Amino acid sequence: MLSVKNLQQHYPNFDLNVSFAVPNGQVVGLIGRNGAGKSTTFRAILNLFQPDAGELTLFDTPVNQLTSMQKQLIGTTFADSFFAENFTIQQIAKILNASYQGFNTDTFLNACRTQQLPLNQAYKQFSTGMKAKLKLLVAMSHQAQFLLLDEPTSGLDVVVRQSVLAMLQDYLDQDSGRSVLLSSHISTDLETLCDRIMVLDQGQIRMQATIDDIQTNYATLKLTAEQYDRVKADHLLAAKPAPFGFLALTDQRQYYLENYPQLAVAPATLDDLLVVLTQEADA
Ligand SMILES: Nc1ncnc2c1ncn2[C@@H]1O[C@H](COP(=O)(O)OP(=O)(O)OP(=O)(O)O)[C@@H](O)[C@H]1O
Repeated sequence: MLSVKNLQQHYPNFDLNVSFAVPNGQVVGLIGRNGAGKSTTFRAILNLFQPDAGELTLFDTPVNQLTSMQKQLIGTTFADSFFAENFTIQQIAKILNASYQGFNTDTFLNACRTQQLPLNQAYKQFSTGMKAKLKLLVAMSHQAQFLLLDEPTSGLDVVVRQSVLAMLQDYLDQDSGRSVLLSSHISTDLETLCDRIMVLDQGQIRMQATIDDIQTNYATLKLTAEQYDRVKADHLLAAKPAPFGFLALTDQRQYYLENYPQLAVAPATLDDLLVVLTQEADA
């Protein structure tokens, strides 16, 4: 579906250099701290600027050569400014109907009603949760095969978040060929939704793995300085100083359980991955 090879963008204090793919039918989650390069990556995929280097293809076509038919198959929640602030859902539906062949007004308005979104109220009067729901409903309103979702659950309370995630899961369940690339700071969202996770840090992908692999094989190790010296040459991916010595990450949990039964080895969460794999420099 999407292939990103050697995407590079250089800013005065920032260098992006990433390669990854989103296969057909897969949901890939991008996690990273503020300033990691998520938006720059997304903007390049949407061909919103010309990167310094890189081969980016979507639907087997370079992203700067997508036909208008292919562009119709992309749904996105990207972009801070959405529709004009005074627009109502009824007005937005008219625009979508004129813009997208795959759009169905009745289905869209019904989905908005189901989510209890007011059809005749100006968008600017919507709460954060209402805006997030509407953005996602719009992204899913025209039978897109590829969804690019930038922080779709950012700023939402837990109930709205679950409702937004359920909407997305329904959409994916309707067609097994649909693919998603999404970014999030909220690791539980990614655990429930994603097939694969990438950790982006300071413009580099520090790791990528399937959720299954992470849940089965990844682990954190709480090590004293002396223990760290003893095991650091083995299968550690990274380690960070911690009050007790070092917090280390491995993708060989079983190895440590079998060979070092005295060590504190625990399954790694996505938050652990972020903590251990990202650099200290604050954004
Ligand atoms: N047009 C630009 N000119 C100079 N620097 C830029 C430009 N756009 C982005 N940057 C820098 O590139 C880095 C990555 O920014 P980007 O917006 O991609 O990060 P992000 O991961 O999306 O962050 P956030 O989660 O905070 O939105 C930042 O250091 C940012 O200051």
